[in-house]
Amino acid sequence: WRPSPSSGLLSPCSASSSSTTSTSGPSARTQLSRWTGRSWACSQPTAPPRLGHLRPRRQPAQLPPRRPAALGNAALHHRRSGQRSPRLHLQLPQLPQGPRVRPYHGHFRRWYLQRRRRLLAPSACQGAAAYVRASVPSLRIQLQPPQGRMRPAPAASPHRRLTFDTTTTPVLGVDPGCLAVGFPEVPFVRAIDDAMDFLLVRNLLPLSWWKLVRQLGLGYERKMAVAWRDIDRFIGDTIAKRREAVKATGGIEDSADLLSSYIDDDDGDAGSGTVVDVFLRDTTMNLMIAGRDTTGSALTWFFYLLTRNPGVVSKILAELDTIKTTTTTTLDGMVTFDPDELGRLVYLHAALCESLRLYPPVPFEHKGVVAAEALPSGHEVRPGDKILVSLYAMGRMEAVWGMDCREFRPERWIGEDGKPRYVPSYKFASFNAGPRTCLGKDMAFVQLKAVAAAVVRNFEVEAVPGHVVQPKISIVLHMKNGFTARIKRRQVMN
Ligand code: HEM
Repeated sequence: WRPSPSSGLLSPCSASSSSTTSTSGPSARTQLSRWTGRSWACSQPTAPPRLGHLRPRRQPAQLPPRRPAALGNAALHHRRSGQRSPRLHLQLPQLPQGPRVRPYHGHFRRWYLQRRRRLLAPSACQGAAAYVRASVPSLRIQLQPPQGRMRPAPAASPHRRLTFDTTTTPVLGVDPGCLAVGFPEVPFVRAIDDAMDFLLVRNLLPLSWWKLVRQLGLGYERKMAVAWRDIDRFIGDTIAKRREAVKATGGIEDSADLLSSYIDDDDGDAGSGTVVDVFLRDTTMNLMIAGRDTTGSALTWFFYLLTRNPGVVSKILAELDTIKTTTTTTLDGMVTFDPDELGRLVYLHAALCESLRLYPPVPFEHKGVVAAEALPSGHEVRPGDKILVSLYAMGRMEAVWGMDCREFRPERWIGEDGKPRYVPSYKFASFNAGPRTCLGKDMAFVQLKAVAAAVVRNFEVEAVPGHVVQPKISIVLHMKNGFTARIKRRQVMN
């Protein structure tokens, strides 16, 4: 399927008609209907899409795609009368709004503090960048084949492991060691993976059904309880250790992990009771879930796109060559870059944005309506309605991105003056827009650039012919069959 040039609606096209640079993958509409079940809203302009037996019982709210600002309407509206749907609260009980922290009266204030404080501080990004830089030699051990031969490797796996380590370290101050030689199974990671899978199962079942199964403690709900117990234990122990450390040193340094900084804030006003610990647990879990898979997914799709667009790789290498003076070469020849210098690279930034546009790690936004209201776009919504905005679809619409919307073309992000082109967040919505914008966007870009630059400069990545790459039905846009690639050390003439 591809968006029709005249209407912006999706129409069928043969897979073989795609050009070498255009992207593959199912249509936005097909993917949306698979993901959303009965209740949905879409960003198509006129007639509701044909969803067959999944057709909703009543007309859903629709957002006209020709005006990306419509997303802004929904996002701002969300501040007044919408929120994450109650069902989503139950599915994602670790989020700060969830029932697990509801008894804590001050949590909204703390949520506000969380937004403003350390996550946005440059020290948080620097901590993440330093960790990524230090991890590059581990990537070599995992990716480099013996005797320089190319070997197939499930590229998504190193990305997810790397981003788990690079998220856990700045958030909890603990290196879980996922990238250690041999890719060991880490129980805490296993528990989070299980919990995320079970959350998706809940999403697919009727509300009453999974609540009953939870009450009876059967099947996956029993496993879910075990997963949460393991997660709680690990984070509880970490909180206790950090609390001791903060007490012993009488304060924290600028470069401290986020958990220590929250403890430092809390001890100043709220003490260290159980409720505060619950808040700390839920807040740090929120950050781990929000940061890990999104960045891992972004990297996997980015390298997949690079394998299909060698011209882009050459341009990234040429740009990396311009910062030779601040690069470091390790004893075994691995080149790493200064994160500050990487932050200045326009083409690398553009290539990452382009990849995030085509493959947004969070493929759809889900809002619940709590009060009847007319959206600024004229659409009336009622309590209980759900608004789903497909970010995946928005990134592939001619009406929004032009005729070449399915092409991977980083140049669209660069102005004629060679500087980054301004693109409003209501158009490029991969990090959401409005009051619930991603808090980790800067940190994500620092991590993405550090990994992308290190891998592109040190390795050649080639897709294994015949391996089918498809998005997987999930809360995060993973690859259904993973991404199997051949990897070898890059020989660069100096
Ligand atoms: C490429 C990487 C990332 C992408 C595409 C991304 C995308 C998003 C999106 C779409 C949302 C809105 C979710 C919703 O409200 O339904 C969000 C929220 C959030 N993200 Fe990210 N994210 C990324 C990385 C990170 C990282 C590294 C962190 C921090 C470690 C982070 C922290 C958060 C937090 C705390 C929220 C909740 C904000 C709020 O509700 O106030 N994200 N992100």
